[in-house]
Amino acid sequence: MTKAAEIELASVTKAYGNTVAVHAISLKIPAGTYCCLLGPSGCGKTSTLRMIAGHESITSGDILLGNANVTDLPPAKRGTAMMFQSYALFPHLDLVDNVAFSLKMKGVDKDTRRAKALDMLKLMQLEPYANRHPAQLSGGQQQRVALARALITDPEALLLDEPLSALDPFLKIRMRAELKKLQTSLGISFVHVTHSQEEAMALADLIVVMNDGRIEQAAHPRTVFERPATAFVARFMGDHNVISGRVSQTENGSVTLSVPAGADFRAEGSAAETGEPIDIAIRTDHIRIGETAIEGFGFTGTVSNIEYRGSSVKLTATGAGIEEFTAILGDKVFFSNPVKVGEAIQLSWAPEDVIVLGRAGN
Ligand SMILES: Nc1ncnc2c1ncn2[C@@H]1O[C@H](COP(=O)(O)OP(=O)(O)OP(=O)(O)O)[C@@H](O)[C@H]1O
Repeated sequence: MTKAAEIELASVTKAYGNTVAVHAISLKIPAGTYCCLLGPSGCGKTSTLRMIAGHESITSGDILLGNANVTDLPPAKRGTAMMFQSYALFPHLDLVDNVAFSLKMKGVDKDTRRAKALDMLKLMQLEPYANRHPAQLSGGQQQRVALARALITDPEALLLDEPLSALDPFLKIRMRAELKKLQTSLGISFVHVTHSQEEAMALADLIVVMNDGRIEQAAHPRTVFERPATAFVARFMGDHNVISGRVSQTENGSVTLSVPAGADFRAEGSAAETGEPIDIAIRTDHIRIGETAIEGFGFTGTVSNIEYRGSSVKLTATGAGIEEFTAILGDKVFFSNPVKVGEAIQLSWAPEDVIVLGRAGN
């Protein structure tokens, strides 16, 4: 029976010389969670994962697994296992010996470790290939060997660094489903580094969006998508229009946001004060066209681009001081009254669809 444990990062910092890759991040990953560390290249995801694994020293702060402080323990003593992006399989060993390798290092006798390796290969549906070498397998099969090899130590958490990046798009989606199934059946936490928001949304119970060595938001995928905390998160997750301006007026919990050399928009539920910078987001699929807007909840724009996407149409417009504003319209809605590039149109949204974004670090 595999055990599961909570992972806690307490004010963890990583500096490489003068480069601070991770700035005092704190995070709790409950036992049995599928957690995705998500963000653009260089944001500190891999450094964070490698510190949890023990492959990278921690400059300051603590990492706890269950009740144990593992900050200074070597990788093999932490109760975690890591699956590398390149799989790091041994080309000269067959699958059984590849999978049994870490048990050999621990001094487990040959019969026991081979029996356990065969069990793991069975779990990964690789038993028929047990005597093959890695080069005789497909990409998806190699990935399953790497998983079997990581899981043979019965870890409390599995750490995966871009595990799907070497696979073609078709296999990527299939293996994604297999990873989720495996995590659910094992009941341990998976911490999975990815730069794909689609992958994170499909897999995670907890998405940790990182930017420039800091956590911008850590929440369930639906919360991250429906209530992005910051302009960075809204832009990175995509499918949101972000409007930046300054508060020109406040009134009973509602603010007016003025876009430089542009229009005034309104938002409810902001504590921002007059003169402060403010960002709001509106989902691209919540935009209506051709309807008169409630004052402050729309603008007149010029259509700058139209893309047909099958079930929907992506319309881009500019105007009111906004460089690019996107509306995703159902194909039926668009084609019942199609518009053309260069036409002036009304874009509008409902007051409840305005999300007030916070500033990073707040
Ligand atoms: N060994 C190292 N020495 C010096 N700087 C490093 C080292 N490893 C990473 N960095 C720097 O630390 C920052 C974070 O890197 P990290 O690999 O953690 O980011 P990442 O989000 O995983 O990026 P990617 O998606 O490109 O792998 C980057 O600015 C990177 O250049």
